[in-house]
Amino acid sequence: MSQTQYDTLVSARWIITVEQDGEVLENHAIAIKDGQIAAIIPANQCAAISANEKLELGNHVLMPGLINLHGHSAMTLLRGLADDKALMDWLNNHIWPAEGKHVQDDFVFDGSCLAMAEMIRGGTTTINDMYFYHAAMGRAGLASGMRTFVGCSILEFPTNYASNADEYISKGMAERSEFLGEELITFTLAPHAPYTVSDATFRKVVDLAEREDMRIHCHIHETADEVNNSVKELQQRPLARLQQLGLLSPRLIAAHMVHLNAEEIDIVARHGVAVAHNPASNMKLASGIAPVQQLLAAGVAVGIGTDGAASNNKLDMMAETRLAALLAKVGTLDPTAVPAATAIRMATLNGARALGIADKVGSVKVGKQADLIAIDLSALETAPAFDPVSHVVYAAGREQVSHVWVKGRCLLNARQLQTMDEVALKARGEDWRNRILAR
Ligand SMILES: CSC[C@H]1O[C@@H](n2cnc3c(O)ncnc32)[C@H](O)[C@@H]1O
Ligand SMILES: [Zn+2]
Repeated sequence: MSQTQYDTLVSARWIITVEQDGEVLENHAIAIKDGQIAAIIPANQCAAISANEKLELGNHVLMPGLINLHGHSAMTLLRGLADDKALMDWLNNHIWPAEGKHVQDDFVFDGSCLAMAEMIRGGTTTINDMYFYHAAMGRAGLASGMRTFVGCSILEFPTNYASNADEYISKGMAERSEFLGEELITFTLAPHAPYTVSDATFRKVVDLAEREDMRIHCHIHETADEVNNSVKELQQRPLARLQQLGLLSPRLIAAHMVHLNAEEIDIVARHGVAVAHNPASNMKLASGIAPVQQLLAAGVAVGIGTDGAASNNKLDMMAETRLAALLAKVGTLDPTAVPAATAIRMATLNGARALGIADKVGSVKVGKQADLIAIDLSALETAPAFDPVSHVVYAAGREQVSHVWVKGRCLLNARQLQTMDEVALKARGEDWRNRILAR
């Protein structure tokens, strides 16, 4: 019988599978063929295996790629423009005026490329985004090789991109049609928030999502003001309104969900809504602490996101995963809340569940696509290594991510970007800085 010829065989001291919480395989290799995890093999059997490329990584962890469940990639170009503000001051008085001056197709392409390079260097393989000029975002996704969920933004008010909700929808859907054959690019519908989208538009979004089988991505219950204003103006909390409008379903990825009572947590769980937790953005905008432990206990798929670089100001999923574990402990005064293995599951498999791709990615399992990362734990900062699960969450940093693969394609090799030109990206960022300062 002829022996299988694998494309890549990568061995490491540890594999965190995420198949079961905390499961670690020691001294194993992952064999990749045609973009898939074809086999998981004990390292002592690797000599007999045929592969086009054999990579022996030593003191590294191999694990599923990180899934950034909520972002606005192009906002890298607005990083640091307005810090230390509350959400509505930040949006109304700083970010929306800046977006009105600068956001066009080329802004979105350049900002998204910069974001994707940063995310790849930090071990992120999938981004669930929402912004404007979606074809530019899709092109950035293709250029980077990342698995990209492009959210078609929908608001009632005009921006450079569109003048009313119907136009946002029709332009977004037209841009989506350019990418229908691209396996790594998926469009979602992204009504911005309950305070910027009307009932009629939410109803259209629900119908369209069902007809086209699309995910819905929306900021919900981000601040106490959002909830209180809705009660004042509509005599209803936003989540109750969205429930009435038919928005609550497994299609929905609700970003933030900071201010929830016990009844709302139950409703979210019963409707199968997924939640994107954004610890750094919630802390920086002083939005609050999301009830992550309670949501997880209710069975909700809680993933982790960075939000945009203008409110974070990093796109660092390893830092975000650490913050998710730490903030849960502060929020509940319970040191056992969100242990390291749970935080890793949130950043990987839960994100995949939220996006409806857990059959394809999110854990190291034969038959899944090879969206994988390697983290080098041989640094002084991670010595000694008793438990790789603990180190990945609490001790290692994104600078220790050495390799990244999406569907078996290497996007980062020994910290070198393979699909993007780091020098050119920095130069484009600097061009934008000069343009923004000049306007
Ligand atoms: C329509 S999606 C893009 C839109 O959202 C704005 N935005 C970025 N971060 C947040 C946030 O945390 N809450 C609400 N809105 C946010 C962004 O600036 C774009 O205008
Ligand atoms: Zn956001």
